[in-house]
Amino acid sequence: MNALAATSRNFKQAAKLLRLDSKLEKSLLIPFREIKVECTIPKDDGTLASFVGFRVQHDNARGPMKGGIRYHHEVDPDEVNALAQLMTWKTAVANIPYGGAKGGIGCSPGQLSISELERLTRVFTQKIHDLIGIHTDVPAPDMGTNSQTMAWILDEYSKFHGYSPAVVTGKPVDLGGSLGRDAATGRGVLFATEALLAEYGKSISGQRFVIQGFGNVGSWAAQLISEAGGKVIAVSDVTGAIKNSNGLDILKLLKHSVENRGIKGFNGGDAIDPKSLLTEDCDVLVPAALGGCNQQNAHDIKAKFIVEAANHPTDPEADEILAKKEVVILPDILANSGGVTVSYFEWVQNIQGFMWDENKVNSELRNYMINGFNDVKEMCKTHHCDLRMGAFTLGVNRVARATVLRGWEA
Ligand SMILES: NC(=O)C1=CN([C@@H]2O[C@H](COP(=O)(O)OP(=O)(O)OC[C@H]3O[C@@H](n4cnc5c(N)ncnc54)[C@H](O)[C@@H]3O)[C@@H](O)[C@H]2O)C=CC1
Ligand SMILES: O=C(O)CCC(=O)C(=O)O
Repeated sequence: MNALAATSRNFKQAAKLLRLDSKLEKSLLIPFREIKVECTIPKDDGTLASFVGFRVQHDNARGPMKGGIRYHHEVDPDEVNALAQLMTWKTAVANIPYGGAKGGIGCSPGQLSISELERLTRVFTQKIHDLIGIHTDVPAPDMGTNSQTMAWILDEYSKFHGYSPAVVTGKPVDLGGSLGRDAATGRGVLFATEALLAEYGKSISGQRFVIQGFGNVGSWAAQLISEAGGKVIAVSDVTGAIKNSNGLDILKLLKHSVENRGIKGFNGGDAIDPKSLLTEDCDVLVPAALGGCNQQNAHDIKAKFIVEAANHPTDPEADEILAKKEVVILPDILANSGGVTVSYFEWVQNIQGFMWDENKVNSELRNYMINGFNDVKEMCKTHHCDLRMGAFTLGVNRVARATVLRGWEA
């Protein structure tokens, strides 16, 4: 099942539990606007290269649409649609005043030079600048993009609309970015995992973690989990996978990864087959890359908890198998909502023209993550469902209420 079919299936299950009016259900599912643009740039060698860019604006009932921009060779319209829809439910679960959107360009960022990436980002921005904005749609980083990408979008957008730092979040701090945004998704994963484990009388300390993906989200999650006393025993990225049953030295791994553009060759553990990473014996599995948990490997997953730092890492077929095995899954729209939550703080700071210190950012983030977790738990009690359906019913219900309050008519 592709990402859009899976996300829509979860939405429909939530709509059923909420006994949503069928016309409202249909209207909530259909995206507000789908944008597809051709981005042609001169490459460094003088030849031309063409890429397709997407921005799907899913829903704006609760506020400006919000979501990252992904640069990856597998970006396709269905995937961007699914991710945009997930953003709508995620911002509602986090209870921040936004709707949902997502963008992407089908490209391999590792094979483009910095100046090619800059040209591509500027052309993409030129094509969509009229359709994004501080109070309409606010992009941010996702896989394959970072604060530099946001700086180029800010600069290009500002040529058309005047200096507008709040048009993107996840910017460099020197351009109005928020302290703590870089670490925010990983830190949110830490707070959500603490809350989840506490329900089972456990804490981070002493638990064995396996983390798939060592980019922004995976590396910050690894660092913070390890600082909190968790033992990160295996990590993978696109270059390979590494294991040390006594716990990897995450700071050394991070240094190696920066210097070598990947974790391959790290001498503080044994290289393992990346395909076996998800089925390693551990307490908590943290997918923080692309998809991963599927029908083929779900039977062999040994973790007791899965914390979805990535978006949509678990296929619905795997969900069912894992539920039968009593594996507890903390769903993406709750687990990784720390990133967009601090993006919200950044937007607020830009609009107020007042910068928060990092302690304030992190302590507010903790409040939002704990509130989100507790609100999801309440929905689980009300609807006798698992955490994924608890999160979906919470998000969908908030968006449905806002839609009706604004005067929705069939
Ligand atoms: N950056 C953010 O603030 C947020 C990101 N996410 C999600 O978290 C996930 C990771 O995003 P970022 O860390 O920002 O991306 P990133 O581009 O910084 O890092 C991605 C990491 O995944 C690794 N990777 C790629 N393919 C892999 C594979 N097949 N097996 C193992 N590792 C692989 C890469 O080598 C890299 O280490 C994505 O699903 C993204 O949508 C969710 C919420 C916010
Ligand atoms: O920070 C943001 O606005 C969005 C981050 C994102 O793309 C996500 O949560 O999946």
